[in-house]
Amino acid sequence: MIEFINVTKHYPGRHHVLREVNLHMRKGEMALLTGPSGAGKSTLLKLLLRLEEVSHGTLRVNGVDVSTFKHRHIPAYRRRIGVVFQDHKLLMDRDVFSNVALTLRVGGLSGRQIQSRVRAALEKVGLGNRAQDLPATLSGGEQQRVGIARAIVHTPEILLADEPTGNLDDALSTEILDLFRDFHYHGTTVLVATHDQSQVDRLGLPVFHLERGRLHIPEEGKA
Ligand SMILES: Nc1ncnc2c1ncn2[C@@H]1O[C@H](COP(=O)(O)OP(=O)(O)OP(=O)(O)O)[C@@H](O)[C@H]1O
Repeated sequence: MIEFINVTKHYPGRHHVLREVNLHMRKGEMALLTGPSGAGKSTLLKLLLRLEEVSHGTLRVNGVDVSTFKHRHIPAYRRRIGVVFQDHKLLMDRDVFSNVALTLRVGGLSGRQIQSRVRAALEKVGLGNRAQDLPATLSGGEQQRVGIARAIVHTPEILLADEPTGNLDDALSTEILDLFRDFHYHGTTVLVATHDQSQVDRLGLPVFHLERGRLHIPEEGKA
């Protein structure tokens, strides 16, 4: 369902950031994206979101070439993808409920539908009782869970995460990554960029490793 075929990316005036990347993920699969700082992990995720354009090669999602989407179709395409960042980009002056509801408000759903979807998303991330709280009153791990609830509230087919555990301790990183694995168990395709080698070893999932823009062939995990 996700296919990078000889994908190369260069930013204007720069050398190639991704070089002839070939990556295949089946629907419902979960994989980790690793590599040193500057290897191109965020760029690869941005190509998938159509936040950046492929320079050469083909990127297909569900068999459709992503570069052929007209600009007016990009928002609908992006709604099929949930994204979680390291800095969860929460609106600090809005409560947890409003932060999660934000992406649903553009979708023409009734107030009641929004209410029930947000409640369900908060339950899934273990924050069912924090809907009325402001983000500042939550721990770092709980704030990251709000970011995850916001990413999954519209039940995306694909969930992307860019260093979602970057500033969390080991125990919280384990909780967050296990949460991603739960979504994968329920059929979502999940790709997580991470620096955290101990989590990579623990999870035993397929790994795509980037080094200076080149992708190494995925290996099945050891666990
Ligand atoms: N908009 C941009 N314009 C020019 N160069 C860019 C741009 N975005 C990223 N780069 C460069 O592309 C390279 C890859 O960056 P990218 O953010 O994809 O790496 P990364 O593997 O995600 O790194 P990190 O782990 O530090 O987040 C870096 O050398 C970066 O400076």
